Amino acid sequence: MTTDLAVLAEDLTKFYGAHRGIEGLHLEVTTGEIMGFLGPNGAGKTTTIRLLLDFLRPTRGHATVLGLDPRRDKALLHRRIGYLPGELTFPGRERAADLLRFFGDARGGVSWSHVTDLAARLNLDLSRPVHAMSKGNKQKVGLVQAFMHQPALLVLDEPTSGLDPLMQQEFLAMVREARAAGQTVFMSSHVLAEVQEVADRVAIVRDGRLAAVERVESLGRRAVRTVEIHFADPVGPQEFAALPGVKDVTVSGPVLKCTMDGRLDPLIKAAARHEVIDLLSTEPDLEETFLSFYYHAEGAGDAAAPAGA
Ligand SMILES: Nc1ncnc2c1ncn2[C@@H]1O[C@H](COP(=O)(O)OP(=O)(O)OP(=O)(O)O)[C@@H](O)[C@H]1O
Repeated sequence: MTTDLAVLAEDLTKFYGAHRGIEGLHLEVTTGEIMGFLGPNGAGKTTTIRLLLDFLRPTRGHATVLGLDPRRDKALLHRRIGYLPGELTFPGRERAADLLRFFGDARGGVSWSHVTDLAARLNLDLSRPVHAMSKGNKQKVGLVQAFMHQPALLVLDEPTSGLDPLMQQEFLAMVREARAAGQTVFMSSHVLAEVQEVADRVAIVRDGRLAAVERVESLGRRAVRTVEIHFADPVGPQEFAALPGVKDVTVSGPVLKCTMDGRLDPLIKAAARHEVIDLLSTEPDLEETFLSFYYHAEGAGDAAAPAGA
């Protein structure tokens, strides 16, 4: 057993009848890292998370979480994990404070001042009954219970769902602090931008299969951006289309649009041969970057190896 892995999935597979939830997943999450788990709706993120926690049993394959077998060591594992489910249900009529005390006791006791600190940061009123709370406030209760016992591993399914932008930033700060304290974070999302800010690596799943695993900073170096250049006079597409990294060139009179993969320098130098009125370059979009990586990578099926690690 390799102890520097918080999560190891080997050929992890779940079929719902004939319907594929996730298939052949090989994934390694290193202790102390923040890994984003990304993919569109229905890609298999929640299925994977539920397999890691033994809320579902695999059709095939195996997972090791914090060095434990999720099935055999379930109770012990659940005390060491902070889990935020994708769909929160709080059936009782308790106040948030009572519910959190209950969860805390179930995990062997928590520091109550830590709970109230977390609630204050998230602007959550613990004296209110949870069942009467808005979706966003219920999500905050879910986050407090996931973080409150400072677990070795946080498994968060769509953690920012329902949070306003200010609270999303507070949440991301909590995630960074967890990493600084040596905790590991595995968080799913279908929005790449929100994990881009904090994650060390991102794994992307599509249609029940792992498509790629990449370090976030190496995605940045492979930045894809869209560029629009307005010239004083009409230009032809041919002198730009062959430049390194330039793709999808369209020219409409004096306006050229293209996508750029990599450094802008060749495009700027070619454009400078003409009179340039304006140049617009959109921020690199991680989703486009990731998809570009995914579609152009050789051996995408072997993408589970932590690139650059
Ligand atoms: N209980 C179930 N019975 C049958 N099929 C299921 C069940 N749960 C999930 N699926 C299917 O498995 C696939 C993966 O679903 P899953 O919920 O894991 O995706 P997800 O990536 O978490 O999506 P979302 O972002 O929408 O939550 C989907 O095609 C889904 O329809």
